[in-house]
Amino acid sequence: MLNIVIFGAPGSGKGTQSERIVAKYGINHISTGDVLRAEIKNGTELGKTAKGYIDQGQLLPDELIIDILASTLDSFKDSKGVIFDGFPRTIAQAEALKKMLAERGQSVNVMLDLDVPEDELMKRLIKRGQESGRADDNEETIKKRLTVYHSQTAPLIDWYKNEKLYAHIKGIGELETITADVCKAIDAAK
Ligand SMILES: Nc1ncnc2c1ncn2[C@@H]1O[C@H](COP(=O)(O)OP(=O)(O)O)[C@@H](O)[C@H]1O
Ligand SMILES: [Mg+2]
Repeated sequence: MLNIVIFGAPGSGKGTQSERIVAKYGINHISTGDVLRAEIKNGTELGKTAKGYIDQGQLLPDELIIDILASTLDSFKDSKGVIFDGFPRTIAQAEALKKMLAERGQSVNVMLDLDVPEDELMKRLIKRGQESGRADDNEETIKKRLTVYHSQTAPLIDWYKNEKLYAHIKGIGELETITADVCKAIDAAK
């Protein structure tokens, strides 16, 4: 089993690198953001709840997102492993993930921290907002998301360092170089 946490601020390239990891290692991908956007698109109750938080640039309550994660995990059959993208985003979520995997006789192999300077994040997200029309990629909401990232999510860096699972990845430069660094860190953790 290969369980990877792909971590980083909004706009750090988690989704892009996840696609490449999935292609190379044949593991499943869970993007909590993608799951929530699908719920919104389908107009479900969960989607309605999620929209309220996402439009404000806030995180969903831990219990809610942990439940979603557990059921997605259970839906994978004969899985070779999972890349967790957009989860965990709080210490409570990291603790829940550890417990959830332990109950299945598994653990996280590595946490990849895609490190990107703030001005570059801003540029990428504004561009994504213009191109894809993602509702939370507007300047005001991006600023809120970055604040939430610093206060609630960035503490996970020390949490994973303490677990000896942390790998720093320079998240700017050529896409191919970043992917090569990502794969090197994964292969070292296998
Ligand atoms: N693990 C999570 N905990 C709480 N809220 C989440 C989580 N994952 C996604 N969300 C909600 O969905 C939004 C979009 O998530 P995502 O697409 O992962 O953003 P990005 O890729 O820009 O970091 C977040 O701003 C948040 O409101
Ligand atoms: Mg993403």
